Amino acid sequence: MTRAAMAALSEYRFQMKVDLVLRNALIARHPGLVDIAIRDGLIAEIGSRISCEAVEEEDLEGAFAFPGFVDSHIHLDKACIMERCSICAGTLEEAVRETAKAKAGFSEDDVYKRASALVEKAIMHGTNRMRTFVEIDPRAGMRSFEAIRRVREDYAFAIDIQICAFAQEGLTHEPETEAMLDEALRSGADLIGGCPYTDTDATEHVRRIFALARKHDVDVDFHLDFSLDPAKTDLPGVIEATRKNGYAGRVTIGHVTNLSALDPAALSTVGKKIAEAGIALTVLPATDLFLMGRQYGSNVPRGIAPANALAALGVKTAIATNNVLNPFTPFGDASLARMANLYANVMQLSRDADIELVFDMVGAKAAAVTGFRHDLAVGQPADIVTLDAANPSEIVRSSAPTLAGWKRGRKTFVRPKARLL
Ligand SMILES: Nc1ccnc(=O)[nH]1
Repeated sequence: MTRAAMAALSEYRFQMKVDLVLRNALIARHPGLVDIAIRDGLIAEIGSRISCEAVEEEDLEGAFAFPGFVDSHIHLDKACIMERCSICAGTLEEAVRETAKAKAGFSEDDVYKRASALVEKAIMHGTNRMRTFVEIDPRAGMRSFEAIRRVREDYAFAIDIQICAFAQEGLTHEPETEAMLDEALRSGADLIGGCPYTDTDATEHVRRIFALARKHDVDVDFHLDFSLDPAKTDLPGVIEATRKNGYAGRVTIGHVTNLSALDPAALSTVGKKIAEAGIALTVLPATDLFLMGRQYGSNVPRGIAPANALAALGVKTAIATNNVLNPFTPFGDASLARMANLYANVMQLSRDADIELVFDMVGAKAAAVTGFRHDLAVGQPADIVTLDAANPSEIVRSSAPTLAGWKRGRKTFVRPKARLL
């Protein structure tokens, strides 16, 4: 054997064996193109021109790769019911009322079909982790919950789903709901969700939600303060309950649209209190824009809590989908690139640093809010989504389309790039 042949053979022998190598990706905080090697569902190596023996190899041709979008707040159970509801006023009260009527007619199969169709859309838009709320009360029974549990199982190959057992229509005036939530938490719900403003006794609602959370040792996610009136607030009670129950880091609040009505000094005071309490915030731009400010004939306020300003005050923040095609939001497709774009545009952002923060609020920061892992690093699960863009700011600015996704090293979808013919 020649010396050259021996050298080639020894190099071959020492080559790392992997299942898949993705070549020529752009990733955050890394100049130039990199390869990502994957073995047994985990990232084995990240580097330029990795030399390895791969069962499969794919050229990403300079696409941006990251661990995927995280939808920290979505309602799969009541999505896509436009034809069953009428929207006249476009207010929160109407949305709750119309959805309650429709919900009484939901069957498990109906919820499963609508939710799984939306989950498939979310997956193809690059979302591989989500927290879904599921309404559990005398109207929905346990049917929506049973359906969403099946969805979680059937799509586990592509997406990790947390189920939040949610008391949308209050608790204290409908005593059956409490026992039903308890049952859901015993049979697979991951956390509990409250909505103090729909309860006749908001303080007692918050107390009971925390009692159930502690009983099952689960996190809490409240729908909170859905108005433009800062004086109308359940936030101080939630902050106090978080402290008393030792729940710092385990509570999220969603919407809190009245934060959009505070002047910068007041926002700074409230924001610091939220941060100090260890409470995270999810902002839901599509719903908040649709439902807020109906009382205004002109100069209609946007009604979106300023997530960037709150993040600067130390609040853990996320931006999420909320509702899709129902009386809360008669729009939507579960695309978080599009939602990030909507938020950034409405909030009048322009600088790269601000836009990159928005990208993190549908990715790394949304993962931090919901407690999911989210790390493109050696030894971590190979959860990877690629998009047709060079960097996070371009993704948000252009609402860039996804190209492909892998979950634990398994390819879960492709969305081939459009081509002009
Ligand atoms: N109370 C709620 C506000 C917004 N969206 C919902 O689904 N629920």
